[in-house]
Amino acid sequence: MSKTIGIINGSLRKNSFSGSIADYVKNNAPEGYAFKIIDIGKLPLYNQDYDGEDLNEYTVFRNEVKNLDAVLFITPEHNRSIPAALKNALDIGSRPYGENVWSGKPGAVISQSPGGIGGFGANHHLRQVLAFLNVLTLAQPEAYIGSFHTLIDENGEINNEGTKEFLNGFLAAFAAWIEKLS
Ligand SMILES: Cc1cc2nc3c(=O)[nH]c(=O)nc-3n(C[C@H](O)[C@H](O)[C@H](O)COP(=O)(O)O)c2cc1C
Repeated sequence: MSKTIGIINGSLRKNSFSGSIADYVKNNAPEGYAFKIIDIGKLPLYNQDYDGEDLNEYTVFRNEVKNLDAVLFITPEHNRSIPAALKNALDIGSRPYGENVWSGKPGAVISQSPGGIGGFGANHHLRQVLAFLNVLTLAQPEAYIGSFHTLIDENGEINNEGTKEFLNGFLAAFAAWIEKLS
């Protein structure tokens, strides 16, 4: 049976660069894996007051994450950190206290930017949060994809062969990491 890896896109932007990577990943899944986009765009802002209540949007999201075999985060950098929507989703999944749905999941991080350092700041802020949430994050290869706007065609599809090769290798390493932890 194939394993399901959730993709969490840190960007809410239509036609986002992170979404271009997500599309490539979905269409080039290693054998035995299926990728599924987990939407974080409509989640209400996390509020601890709702921990004791069954707020539908939170419950649906938490259950979606619970059912995943692994999680791949693809994100832009916002002011040298992760976008607020992504932090919101991480916080929602982490609570109520003692019911962290991220815990023990194999994970991996890809950051991208039109800038030269490929969202390094976001990538490492995210890794810090994931360590606390007990996500077992792939260490190597790291994925900081810089100058992203030069790697896609007019439809937003990745058309740079080196980037495709890198992503294929990254996905193979992630699949091997998931198998190791299974
Ligand atoms: C609020 C905001 C802050 C940003 N801060 C950074 C930054 O610190 N470093 C960076 O490289 N790019 C920064 N950018 C540019 C985005 O990271 C860049 O446009 C990204 O590739 C867009 O990805 P997306 O299409 O998936 O949203 C920022 C963009 C926004 C909207």
